[in-house]
Amino acid sequence: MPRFGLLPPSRWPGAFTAPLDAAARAISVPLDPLDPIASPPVPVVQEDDSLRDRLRRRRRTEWKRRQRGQTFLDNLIVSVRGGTGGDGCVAFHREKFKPFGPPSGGNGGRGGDVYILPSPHLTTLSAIPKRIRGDPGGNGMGTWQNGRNGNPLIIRVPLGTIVREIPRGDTRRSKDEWEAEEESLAGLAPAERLEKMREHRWVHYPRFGETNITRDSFKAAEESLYKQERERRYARHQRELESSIVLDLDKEIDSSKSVDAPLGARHREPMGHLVAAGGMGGLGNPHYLSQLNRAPKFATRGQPGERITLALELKILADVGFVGMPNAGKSTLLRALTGGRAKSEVASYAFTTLNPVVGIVRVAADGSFEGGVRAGQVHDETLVEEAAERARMERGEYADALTRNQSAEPRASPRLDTDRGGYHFDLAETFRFTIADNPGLISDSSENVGLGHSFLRSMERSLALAYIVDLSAPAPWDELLVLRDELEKYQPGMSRKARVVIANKADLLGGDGDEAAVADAKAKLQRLETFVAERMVSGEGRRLDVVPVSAKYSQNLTRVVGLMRTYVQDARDRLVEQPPKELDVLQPGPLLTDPDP
Ligand SMILES: Nc1nc2c(ncn2[C@@H]2O[C@H](COP(=O)(O)OP(=O)(O)OP(=O)(O)O)[C@@H](O)[C@H]2O)c(=O)[nH]1
Ligand SMILES: [Mg+2]
Repeated sequence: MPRFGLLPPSRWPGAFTAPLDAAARAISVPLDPLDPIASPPVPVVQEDDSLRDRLRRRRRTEWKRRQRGQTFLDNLIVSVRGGTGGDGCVAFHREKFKPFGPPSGGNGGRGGDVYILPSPHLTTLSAIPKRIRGDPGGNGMGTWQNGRNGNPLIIRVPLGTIVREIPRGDTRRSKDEWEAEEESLAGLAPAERLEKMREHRWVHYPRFGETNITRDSFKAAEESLYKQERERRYARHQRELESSIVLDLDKEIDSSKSVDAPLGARHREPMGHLVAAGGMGGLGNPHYLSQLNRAPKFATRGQPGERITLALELKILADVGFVGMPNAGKSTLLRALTGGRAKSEVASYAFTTLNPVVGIVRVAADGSFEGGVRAGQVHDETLVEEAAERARMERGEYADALTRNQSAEPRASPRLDTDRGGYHFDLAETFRFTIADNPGLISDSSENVGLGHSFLRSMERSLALAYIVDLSAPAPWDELLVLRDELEKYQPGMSRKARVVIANKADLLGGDGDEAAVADAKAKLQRLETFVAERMVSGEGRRLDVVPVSAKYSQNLTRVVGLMRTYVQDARDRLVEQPPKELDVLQPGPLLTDPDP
């Protein structure tokens, strides 16, 4: 048997054809997903399905880690070009008995403009390509036929996206039209340079290229073209200096109002904000007809569209962010607090959650919340829940169930029914906030161990953070120090946002309820509380709250919701009193899309 042990798993023979079977059979040492840089195990033949699963998961985690946060896609740099204008046409009218018809070349069509439109139906920037090119205009044709205009292109981005134009001098900015031309001409002799520049700008009648350029009328036309170009370039610089594009797209554009449309055109959907205009079409040869030149044999080419580079940043709008080690139960807690509405995968291995997931907590006036209205709900691992659901379906439990419409009472019903979640909770809801479940944070995440710490970027703007620790672990207090240090390494001062320590899996303590075990559990919780009081201080010298809960069995969650509600309310009130300066909100942070920060 060949020895694969020295190669990384991805390079084992057949890694892409039958990777899992072969590799899983070859492994006997269980892989530790917590240790992503562990060396590949020594192959020994063994059959085990769960190993195959572990291997698959490990690959997924590894892949995610290698992206260095780039696939969270809350940051993206796109280079945008408006469509190029169509070329003008050189043609002469032909008709029987008219040997020298007038010039009849049509103008080129305008290049398509590029717009940006916030859409509530999107949640990530992942569908947005990095290079966006507007639709080019059509070329003009004989018999005065103008080219068609390019269609407008709409870039749809999720609500909550901030769009910033990257200024000149920044290395991430791509070149504008003139800089690009300058680059393509670099190193050429002056005569060659002039020739190329003319090639980019003029269309000549066949075989008249050389005679045209010696004519005065062409020289005058060329001079005026360059003058217009200089003016356009100056206007662009001015625009960039005076009103660089900064859009905070957190509101949907009202589509009920009619928008400016050409006279006679039908009402159109709003297209959003114009970011890059298409280039003007070239002029056909009739444009150059004059007393001195009755048969102009040249036309202009279409102008290139505007080229700009935009930095898109998606603010994940979560009020409370969860920070915890892998397997602490963050995802389970998110599901419990949202009544299972937020689907975040739960499993007993590390790094189950690869992307931040946001859920909504809805609270009633009496403090009850949507997730807590059904007593005795258990939030188990995703696979277990799916299997149970399948079994219920196979038993036919849903066969005679009423549909939602059949069972729902009319919306106008004044009955306050807080004992059911979902639709019934609408009437009871008085307050809501959002929470975000994050991937696990481990020691040295800042060194790109585990999944790195770049996902914390989306937590920068959250109003409060909650530490989630596993109370059944031997020393939950050690986790807290690691978490706090990693937060500080990401951004000094970030740990001051933390307001609460949620000690999860409390159900595992206390054994069978015998007195000694219960006393032990109490002592452990007491020790955690003392530790937090002594070592962990939040912003403004506040003490962190400590709440023992069981996310799986939905215990003590009302208290968690109550506390979170006060943090969110506090922070929102403070925001109203002293709104953040515009610049603070829009200040560009370190961009994660940098390949090697
Ligand atoms: N007994 C008990 N088990 C829990 C509780 N909460 C979570 N678990 C279990 O702990 C394991 C991990 O839960 P997850 O919610 O996936 O943990 P996580 O913090 O999201 O983990 P990552 O996504 O990997 O960072 C699962 O097997 C859960 O069933 C709890 O309150 N009690
Ligand atoms: Mg998780």
